[in-house]
Amino acid sequence: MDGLWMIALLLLIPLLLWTSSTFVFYFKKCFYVAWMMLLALFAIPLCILKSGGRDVENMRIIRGLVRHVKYFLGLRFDVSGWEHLQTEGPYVIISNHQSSLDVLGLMEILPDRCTMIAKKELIYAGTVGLVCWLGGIVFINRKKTNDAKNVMADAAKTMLDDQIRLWVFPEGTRNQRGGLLPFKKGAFHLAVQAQVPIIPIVFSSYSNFYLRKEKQFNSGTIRLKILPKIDTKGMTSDDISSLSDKSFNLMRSAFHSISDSVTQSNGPSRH
Ligand SMILES: CCCCCCCCCCCCCC(=O)SCCNC(=O)CCNC(=O)[C@H](O)C(C)(C)COP(=O)(O)OP(=O)(O)OC[C@H]1O[C@@H](n2cnc3c(N)ncnc32)[C@H](O)[C@@H]1OP(=O)(O)O
Ligand SMILES: CCCCCCCC/C=C\CCCCCCCC(=O)OC[C@@H](O)COP(=O)(O)O
Repeated sequence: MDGLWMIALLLLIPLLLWTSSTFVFYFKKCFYVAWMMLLALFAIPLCILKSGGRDVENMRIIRGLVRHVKYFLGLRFDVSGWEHLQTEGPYVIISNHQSSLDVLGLMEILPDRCTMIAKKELIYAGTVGLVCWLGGIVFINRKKTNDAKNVMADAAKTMLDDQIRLWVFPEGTRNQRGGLLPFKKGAFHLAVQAQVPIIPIVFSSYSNFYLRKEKQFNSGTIRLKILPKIDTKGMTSDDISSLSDKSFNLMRSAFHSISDSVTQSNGPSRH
């Protein structure tokens, strides 16, 4: 009889753990980091074999390797506005930034020859940091505004010389408090300096499946809305504020409209 109780208990513990949403939260988070680290370990030799070092073309390999990760985490992406990405030549993509999970949506729609602007601390993230470097990510020091501006001015030249597209998170940091944080100006200076269009992309709110404070990480659908490009031809540094305000307003209203529809289709949102 004792043995039977023991077996029942041994079966019950994993079941209890599995059904505990806190356990699922930590499990999915740890899995995500560990799996991305492992994928990056695979990506490193592939990138080096393909291009011999740091090259935006490596993003094709990274994109291909990351695309299945959503299935493990129970996430779906519902993308609209694909036609707006059919723009020739270089452009700047701007999007809102809620979590490191954004990388999954980014890789879902990443155009060819597109890399990112990221904080310099990311380069120290082990194998992931090395892969970011190999993928041509431009690292900026957010604490030294002048250095960051110089790096971004160089990036504007490289974009044109090497026909590269850049993805910038204009909020400058992650934000899960709903809505969008006020935009920093770097992305807009970049687009105006290079005289290339801006393509805004909005991720719907994660708050209906991912709640950091409440330790919940359920399955869910993320809507990605690609908005029409905004031309910057003929603009100068005097136009930066209005360009930033216009982009912010367009993205904020898109965020609210796609987040409301996600909330309705996935059940009530818990804020
Ligand atoms: C297998 C494994 C796969 C792994 C894959 C991994 C994928 C990884 C994905 C990675 C995802 C990683 C995601 C991440 O890491 S997100 C974090 C990093 N990204 C950013 O921070 C980008 C956005 N930041 C900015 O744009 C900021 O503006 C910077 C940092 C540049 C300055 O910050 P600051 O706090 O100072 O902000 P401010 O905007 O109020 O500017 C102040 C003044 O400077 C003027 N100014 C600004 N910029 C320029 C310029 N360029 N030329 C000339 N002037 C410029 C501006 O007009 C203003 O002047 P005024 O107008 O008031 O007179
Ligand atoms: C040996 C070092 C171990 C370091 C562990 C870090 C592991 C990260 C590993 C896997 C996650 C995969 C995706 C990584 C991309 C993360 C991009 C990101 O979201 O960076 C945060 C930055 O946008 C804003 O940062 P802050 O909100 O200002 O802070």
